[in-house]
Amino acid sequence: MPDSGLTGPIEIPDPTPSGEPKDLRARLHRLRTSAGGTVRGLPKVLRLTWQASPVMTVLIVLSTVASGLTPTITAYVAKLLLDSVVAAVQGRGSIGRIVEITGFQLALFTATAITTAITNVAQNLLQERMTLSIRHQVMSHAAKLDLAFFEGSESYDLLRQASQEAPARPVSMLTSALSLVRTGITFASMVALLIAVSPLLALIALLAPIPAFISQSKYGSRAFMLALYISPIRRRMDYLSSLVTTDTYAKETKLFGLGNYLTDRFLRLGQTYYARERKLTTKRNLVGTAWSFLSTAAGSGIALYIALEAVHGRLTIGDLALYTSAATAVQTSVQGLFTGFSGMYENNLYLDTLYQFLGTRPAITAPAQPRPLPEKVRGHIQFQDVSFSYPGADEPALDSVNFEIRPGETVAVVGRNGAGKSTLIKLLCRLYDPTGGRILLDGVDVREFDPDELRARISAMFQDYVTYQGTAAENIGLGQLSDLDDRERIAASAHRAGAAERIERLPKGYDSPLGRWFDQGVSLSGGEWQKVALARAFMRDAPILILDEPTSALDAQAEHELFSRLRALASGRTTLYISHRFSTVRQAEKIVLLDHGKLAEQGTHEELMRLGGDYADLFTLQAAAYLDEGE
Ligand SMILES: Nc1ncnc2c1ncn2[C@@H]1O[C@H](COP(=O)(O)OP(=O)(O)OP(=O)(O)O)[C@@H](O)[C@H]1O
Repeated sequence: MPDSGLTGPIEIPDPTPSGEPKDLRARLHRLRTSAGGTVRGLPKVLRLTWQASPVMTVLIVLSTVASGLTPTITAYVAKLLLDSVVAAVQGRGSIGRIVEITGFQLALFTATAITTAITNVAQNLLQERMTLSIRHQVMSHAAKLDLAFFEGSESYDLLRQASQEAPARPVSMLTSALSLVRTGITFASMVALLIAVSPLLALIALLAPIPAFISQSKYGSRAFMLALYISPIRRRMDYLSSLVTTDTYAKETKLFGLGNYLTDRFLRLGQTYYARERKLTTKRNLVGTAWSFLSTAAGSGIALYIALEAVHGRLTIGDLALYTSAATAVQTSVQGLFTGFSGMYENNLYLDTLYQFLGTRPAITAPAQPRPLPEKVRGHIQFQDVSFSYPGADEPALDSVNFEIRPGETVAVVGRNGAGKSTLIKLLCRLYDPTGGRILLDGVDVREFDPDELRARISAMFQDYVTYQGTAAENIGLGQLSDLDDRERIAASAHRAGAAERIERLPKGYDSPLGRWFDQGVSLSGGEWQKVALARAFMRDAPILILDEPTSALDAQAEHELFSRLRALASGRTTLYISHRFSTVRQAEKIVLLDHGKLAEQGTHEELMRLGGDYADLFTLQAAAYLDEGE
């Protein structure tokens, strides 16, 4: 069954892990584990928020602790006020005392309002800083990761979760944790008051929240699991949407009449996703409310008991007011406690994916003591028994490949589609490491060098080169960041690649924006873009030049001109290029033919023609096609 999302069934696997024991012990165990994990997650969150803004973090913590005490103090002051009013009515108290207490009450209300305002400001600002800080961390970590990470779909999901879901989570987690602390303070102080009335009532108040708490944590983890399962669905939805809304796809979408089909699929995927989400959200809230009814009932019981005690004269009117607000506060704080905790639990699960992403170590790193590259690299390259299999692939992409490129030599790599040519280049640039054998540069295994330093000695143009949404000068200058402003060098590179003439004809020359994402840019043809990408590769004065099908989009004349210039460009550099055009391949000093990952033939054009093998066959096939047309 195809799994691309373009065809086939639309379904989301059930997020409940099957076979999970459901008895109370197992549930308590899960609760303990998740509580433990959540609590352990807190220091990490504090570190993240601290990194984002120490001032805001301190402000939030302080204002939270302060606001935790205010309900209890407010309730107590209200009791004092009532008692002093009753005393004054009965002629036992003074007006001065009442004024004193109301004055204190005013101060308390003002302080509460200020604390709330500070909390809100700090929370909003911290959220902004946090989003920026996490996106920055995700970006800079992604910049360090290997190509292999980006080429796997699971890691793609991880990256998506980390960059889109995670930024809001730490502040949310901190807020949940702090509201937990705040409600904890309110709860404890109120429970202390209740214990003074009746320890039994205090116990009821303590036990009541547990069922609601368990149900919340269960649904919290389900929501997270659902989000995990939904991530690939959302990715497919994004892809379908981009097929219809992006300029590069629009042509085919229209020509093949795919618009309605893709839109319909998008909608069906979205509906499946929505139905699941709705089921979970409704169930979570209904069940949650049912359980929290226990807590509500306990609160009302307490209220009734205290009212009856006041009727019997065992409590003052002030006590009644105090205990009524205590009962309400306990009830709300009970709710607050479990929503706070389940919120933390859920956020922590999301944050785990962020930590998992940030904890992914690149496999290709510099050795502890990297060997410095010599000032002048000769460019002597040896592939010794090099084998390579892509992760999860059944067949090796390269199988015991042995060949040598002498310093300054120009080598062409040929072979049928999928023979392993591009893979060879990826290994040479150390975008992947061989699974067997080794690659030597000037006699040293390339793994002994710092990969960044090694790559700085290589100019390369890949088959799927990038078309940057920037000016012509930027598109070329990015090949050597340090010379981004060096117009002379940029123009010289453009000349070498044959791109200069077109760029000079653009309305603003080298300052013309290419591509149409931002400014009013110019659209280049496929071949013109390829020349710009080539110019970018030529920006670097590197001893090794690698070109993967550099002329695939060029017209015959442009190709001929490029190769005449390439001879001059390649002089003094080791050059390796891949091409399917035998007219250009034959000019190389050495030709290497790959077949199903194995090195099948190597030699000069003449040698390989004399050999009469695969190369000679392919060459003759292409030449014959040209000749046929000529006849
Ligand atoms: N990122 C990847 N993950 C898994 N397999 C890959 C990946 N890239 C390439 N392959 C597989 O490795 C083999 C060699 O691919 P490679 O791109 O090196 O071929 P090529 O000779 O450059 O082909 P072409 O002439 O079509 O550009 C192919 O069978 C391909 O399916």
